[in-house]
This record gives sequence, structure tokens and C-alpha cells, in this order.
Amino acid sequence: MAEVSGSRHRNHYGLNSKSHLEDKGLKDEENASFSPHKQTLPLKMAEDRRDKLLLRPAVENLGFNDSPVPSPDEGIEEDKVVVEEEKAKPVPILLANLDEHTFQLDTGALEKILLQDHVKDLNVVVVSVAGAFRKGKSFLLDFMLRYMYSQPSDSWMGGDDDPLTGFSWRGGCERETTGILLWNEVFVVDKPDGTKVAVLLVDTQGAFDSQSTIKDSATVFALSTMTSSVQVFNLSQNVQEDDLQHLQLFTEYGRLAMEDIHLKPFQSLMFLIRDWCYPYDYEYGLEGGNAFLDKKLQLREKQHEELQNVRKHIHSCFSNISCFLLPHPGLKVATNRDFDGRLRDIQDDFKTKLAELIPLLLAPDRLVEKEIAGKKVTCGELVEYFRSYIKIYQGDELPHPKSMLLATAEANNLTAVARAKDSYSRNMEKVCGGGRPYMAPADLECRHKELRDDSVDLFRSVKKMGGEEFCQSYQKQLESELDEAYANFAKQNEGKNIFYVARTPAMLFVVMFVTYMVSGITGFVGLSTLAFLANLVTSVALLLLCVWGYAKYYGEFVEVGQLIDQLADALWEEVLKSQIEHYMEDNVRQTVVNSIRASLTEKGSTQTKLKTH
Ligand SMILES: Nc1nc2c(ncn2[C@@H]2O[C@H](COP(=O)(O)OP(=O)(O)OP(=O)(O)O)[C@@H](O)[C@H]2O)c(=O)[nH]1
Ligand SMILES: [Mg+2]
Repeated sequence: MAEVSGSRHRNHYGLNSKSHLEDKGLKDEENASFSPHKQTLPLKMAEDRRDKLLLRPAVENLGFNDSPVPSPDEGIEEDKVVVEEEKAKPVPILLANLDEHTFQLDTGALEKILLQDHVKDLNVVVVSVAGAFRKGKSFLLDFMLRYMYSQPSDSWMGGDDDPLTGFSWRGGCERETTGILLWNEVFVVDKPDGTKVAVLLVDTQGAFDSQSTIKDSATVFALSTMTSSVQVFNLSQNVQEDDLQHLQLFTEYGRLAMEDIHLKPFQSLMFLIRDWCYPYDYEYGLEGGNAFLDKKLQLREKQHEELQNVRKHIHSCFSNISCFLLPHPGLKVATNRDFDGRLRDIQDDFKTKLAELIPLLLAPDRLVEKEIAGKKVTCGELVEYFRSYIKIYQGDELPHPKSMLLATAEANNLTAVARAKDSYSRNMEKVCGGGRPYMAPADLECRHKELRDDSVDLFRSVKKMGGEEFCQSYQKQLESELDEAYANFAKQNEGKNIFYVARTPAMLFVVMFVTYMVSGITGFVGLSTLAFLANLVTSVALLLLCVWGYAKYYGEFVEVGQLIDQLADALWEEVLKSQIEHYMEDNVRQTVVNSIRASLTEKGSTQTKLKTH
């Protein structure tokens, strides 16, 4: 798109503190009386409605709805307070916390709009515009508002000198819209089949601005796609492959959050390509756009799988996909800081095509009612859907969508980790795998260290994206996974040690032997109670031995077998081992003392002998 720059002009219904009128040095009171917000909006008549969108001279505007112009002493201030509440304006329903990158649903605001008595039971049509920031989304929505307020008039676009108002739009390179906004007036439209539907217009935060993460952009796009019946995907100049990839990412993020995944989870998607520069290839409008898109989304046999997947995904997500090519609106729109949206400054072919585009989306016979799981949704029900979808995005169950570089770097590193770990495991299997005999633990550890180093070298030698620091964290992960694998190999090796295997029966035999002896001795000296207890322990140990043997042989009651092993281990560790160690220690000490003594005695006798000589 030709660079949109320069203007700090804001043209909206008072959401921003600084309006274009202030820019031009007008006083606050003048500004107040100039704004259509200060009107009461009963909105019964189409003409009256349109007036709200067109800024008129102050006096005329205050006379909106044919009420007499209040004189200064008629207490305008008082009226303002009452009127302020009812004004038609964009209302933020999804509030973005810019620092924490979180979103909050303003349920109160949403309910106030969607649960109004006259609309809550009507089937809802939700038209949303989403896409990259600064590409004229809010600007387009303001023309939709003009259309809705002027229906069925042919001159809905307004007068040549009417500044464009409604959703907040402006020139400049900094983003304007944040979160998701609804026009707080729900339009009730009679369809040709005689049914009434409620039409909602939704403006969204632009994607890919410098303050938003991919997750932020994905959340806004996904949420608006899930809740709208028509999503206008606003693009500039062309459909690039990265546009399709982002669309794939965002819609997948939406699909994840939907409970029942249907064949086609979303309804209509319109690619709207602004500043189309190739009318000689594909002419402006819907026909040219559809022909262009068909070619773009075509699946070809020799196409790379990656390109095919993106296209298949997009086709699988939307029931209806179309494309509209819009000409450039002219340099005044794109580059003039004082451009306030008046038609006089917009090029004719843009206006002609805009006059085709808006009715395609909003004419009564073109309105697409919102359906979820094949069932039409009413305005009131939409509140619940918003609630449950946002809850999923606020929770931790969904994966975080990442930038392409980060996702690729992660995939690179994970693949390298898997390869390195696989090589380690294969080599360790050769050293001490299932078919190999028992190996001395020290030797095994030595081989582990060698193979661990080889594995880390292999990981480092693979080319990966993401840089050294990023790679380091994956190396640490690999090292800890290798150590874990080694612990398992060591355990497996230990299991092959015949003494380890025989430890439980050996322990039980020892217990049986000792208690048998005790029972014999105590019985002999007349301590029958003790003898009985010792006998009991012998029998229990024998029983445990039988159960253990059965569990090991037949592989049944595995947990019982393990329990007996643990019991035997505990007996070994707590009783026998410490006794043996104690005994060994004493023995060693004794041996050392004896050998020192012996050497001293030997030394003494040699000296005596030498002296005698
Ligand atoms: N080149 C070009 N500029 C446009 C077009 N439509 C609107 N603009 C200009 O684009 C600028 C941005 O318009 P906005 O409607 O605020 O853009 P946005 O996409 O809502 O921007 P964010 O809210 O920041 O995401 C304004 O200066 C418009 O005059 C278009 O079709 N082509
Ligand atoms: Mg905007």
C-alpha cells in the first residue's frame, strides 16, 4: 500500500482526546456542539440515522431529529449529560492490556448492546474487518455505517464535503484501534424473505504492529473470525504467501478454541485487497477478485506440500470465500495529513467500487446470518459465545502461537535434540542393552560419559536457527534427558546382577533362618511366647517368599512382588547393611591396628637385634 502517513487527524465520535477540530484550534465547546455524539438518537428514520454519521454545521446538528435549536440559556449542559448516554458510538468490548498482552471481555458493555429487548431474539449478522494495522479497516467500516444509516437510499455515501465519522480512524503510521469494538447501535434489517435480522459491525485491532505479539494478533483475529458471520480480511496491494500463512495460523488458533470442530468452522471470508494496481490482469471488483483468488488458492499437483497445506487449510476453514479488488483511493487519502474522509478528496474509481462493495456485504438480500454448529445464533446468544471463547484464550490450555522464526528455531532445536538423544540411546543399547550381560557400574558410567559427550557434539554440529543462547537452553535439555536415560540404563544393568536379583529371597531366607533359630532357642529355655512370635515371623517370611516367587515367575500381582522387594530392600538397608558395614568397619580397624602393631613390633625387634650386634 502506498505509505499512509502524515496526518495526526482523528475523526471519530470522541473516543480520542484530541480531535481534528482541536488540531485546527477550535475550542472545546465548538467541538462539542459539532460532534454527532451530542445528538439524541431515536433512529427511527433512515435520514435521521444518516445525519449521525455526517458532520454538519453545529447549529444544524443540534437541531437533529427536528428538535428546535436550543438557545444558550436553555441549559444545554444538562441535556448533554442525558444525551451522552444514548449516543451511537464504537464501544470496546474486548479490552487489550498492552503491557501484559492480555485481553479482557467487557461483558457489561457487550450485554448492553446485544441484550437490548428489540434485538436480543433476532438472528444476528456480524460483519467484522480484520487484518494488518494501518490499512484502512476503520475507514471502511465508517462507510458501512453510512450505508446502514441511509438504507435504502442510493446516495448513501453522503455529500462531497461530509467528513467521515464513526469508528475511530486516522492517518499516520502509529496504530489506532486496539482490542475489538462494536458499533453500539444494532441495525434491524428486514430481509427479502420477511424475516428481521440484527446487524452488528465490528472493528478490530490491526495485526503485526510493533506493540503486539503474534499471540495478541492471533487472539483478536481468531476471536473476531469465530464470532462473525462475514470476516473481511483486509490486505494491501496483493495476496502474499505470508498473508495466507498468517491466515492459516490465526484460523487454526480459532479452530483450536472451538469445542466441536466442524468440517468448516467459520462462515464467510472476503479477501479485500486495497490499492489494487493490476486491473489489466484482474479487473477491480468482485469478479476480478474471485478470478484472482481462485488462481491464488489453486491446488496444483506439482506444488510444494507446504503451499498445498496452506491452501487446503483455508478452504477447509470457511464455507464461503470471495475476494474484492479495490482501487487506490488517491494520494490525498493516503498521504494528506488534513484529509478528513470527505468524498471530494477520494478518487472516483475508488468510490465507484466502494459503492459496489458495501452492498455486497450489507444489502438485505446479501446478509449472512451467524451460524455455529449449523444452528443460527441470536444476538443474545452471541454474548455466551463471546464469553466462552475468551475464557479459552485467557486460560492455559491453548498453545502459544509464535513468530515464524521462533517456531522454526524451536523445531530445529527439538529435532537436533531428538537426533542426538537417539544416537546416544542406540550406542548405549549396544553397550548395556537388554541382550548384553551385567557390566561393572564404574565401566558403565565411563562409557556413558563418552557417549554423552559424543551426543552433545552431534547436537552442536547440526545447523540450527535461533542463535547461541537459544541453542544453549536446548543443549541443557538434552543433557538432562541423557542423564535421565543413563539412570534407566544403570537400573537395567543393575537388574542383571545376580546378587541384586537374589536379594529379596536371600533376605527372606536370612529372616527365616534367624527367626527359626530364635524360636528354637527361646523354646528350649522356656520363653514360649517369644518362641511363638519368632515362629510366626518365620511363617510370614516363608509365605512372602512363596508369593514373591509366584509374582516373579508368572508376572502376576506385580505390585505385591514390588512391595516385597521394597520390604526386603528396607530390611537390607536399615538392618543388615548397617550391621555388616559396622562389622566390616570394626574388622578393618582391627586389621589396621594389628598391622601397625605388627610393624612396630617388627621394627622394635630389628632395632634390638641391631643394637645387640
Ligand atoms: N492507501 C490507502 N489508504 C487508505 C485506504 N483506506 C483508508 N486509507 C487510509 O489509511 C489510513 C488508516 O486508516 P484506518 O482506518 O485508521 O486504518 P486501520 O486499519 O483501522 O488502522 P489501525 O486501527 O491502526 O489498525 C488513513 O489515513 C486512511 O485515509 C485505502 O484503500 N488505501
Ligand atoms: Mg482501526
